[in-house]
Amino acid sequence: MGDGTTIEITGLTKRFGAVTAVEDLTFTVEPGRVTGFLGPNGAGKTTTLRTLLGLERPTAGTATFGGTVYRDLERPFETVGAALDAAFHPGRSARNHLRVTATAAGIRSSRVDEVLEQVGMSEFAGRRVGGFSLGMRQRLALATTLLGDPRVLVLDEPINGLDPEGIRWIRGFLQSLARDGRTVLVSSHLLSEVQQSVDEVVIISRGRLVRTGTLSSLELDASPRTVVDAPDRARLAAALDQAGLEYTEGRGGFIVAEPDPGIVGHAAFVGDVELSSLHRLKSGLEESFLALVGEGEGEA
Ligand SMILES: Nc1ncnc2c1ncn2[C@@H]1O[C@H](COP(=O)(O)OP(=O)(O)OP(=O)(O)O)[C@@H](O)[C@H]1O
Repeated sequence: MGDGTTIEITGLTKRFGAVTAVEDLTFTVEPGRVTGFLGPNGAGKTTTLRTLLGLERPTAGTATFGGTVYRDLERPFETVGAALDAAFHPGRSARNHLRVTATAAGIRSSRVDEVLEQVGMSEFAGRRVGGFSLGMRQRLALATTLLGDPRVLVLDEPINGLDPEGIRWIRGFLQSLARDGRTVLVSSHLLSEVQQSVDEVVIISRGRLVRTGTLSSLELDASPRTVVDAPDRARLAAALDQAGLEYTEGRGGFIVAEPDPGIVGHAAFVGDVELSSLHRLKSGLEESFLALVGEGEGEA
């Protein structure tokens, strides 16, 4: 592939009336790897992706492909393939759906059979979409995004509802797209769902950035730790600093690199800080994720 295209989100804020869906979000998504865009329901993932794709206007900040906003891209279909909420006409065959989309986008029709082959759907090409399983629809949505042979793929919850075989397949497929030098951004509300598929993570919660980094850096975090919170977080931070404890701030409190809550509680006692919670964080990637986004926030 040619040179890669980076997704650049800079100071992005989006408000809908009184609701702030996304607030001062800054991150980049690099080519050559699969990046998971993670956060609980209502965290602002879809709003971010819709803004990136020019479907919403930012209140502040920018969302671009290598510095160019979607509507200014010279060849949008060759630059980015996106599957947000893919809707298919139930009476159309898979091949017909792709033909109609290709024609509307000015893409040569020979791509239709190529992408059907790519997603392993050739034998179902003539079948009506109305009879497709969720997994087949997901594959067709993916095929649609690939029509323009884009350098960037933006996929909203592509793994949701897939069976284990489908998950195995998409995992390998996303990795092969990234190995070709593409930029692959995959949203999900579950870390466990994408954990085998992604190299990097961008985690948001309530519209704000919580964490970016490699999946392995998150795995390092997954050792036993203590979560502590206080009505006065500034005082608590000072007490933790005083005790020489390392921590990161999550929605549910401070995640302290100390497996013994007794030691953390003692540090708070010495600093004369009233605590609102103190518990040991079980080891594990999903626990680590939930602590970062604020456990119990899962349902919007
Ligand atoms: N058009 C809109 N008008 C008003 N509020 C909106 C609109 N779109 C999104 N929101 C609000 O913005 C917040 C973020 O929603 P968004 O759909 O971006 O989150 P999400 O992370 O994609 O969640 P989900 O996984 O449930 O889709 C929510 O509080 C939502 O209700």
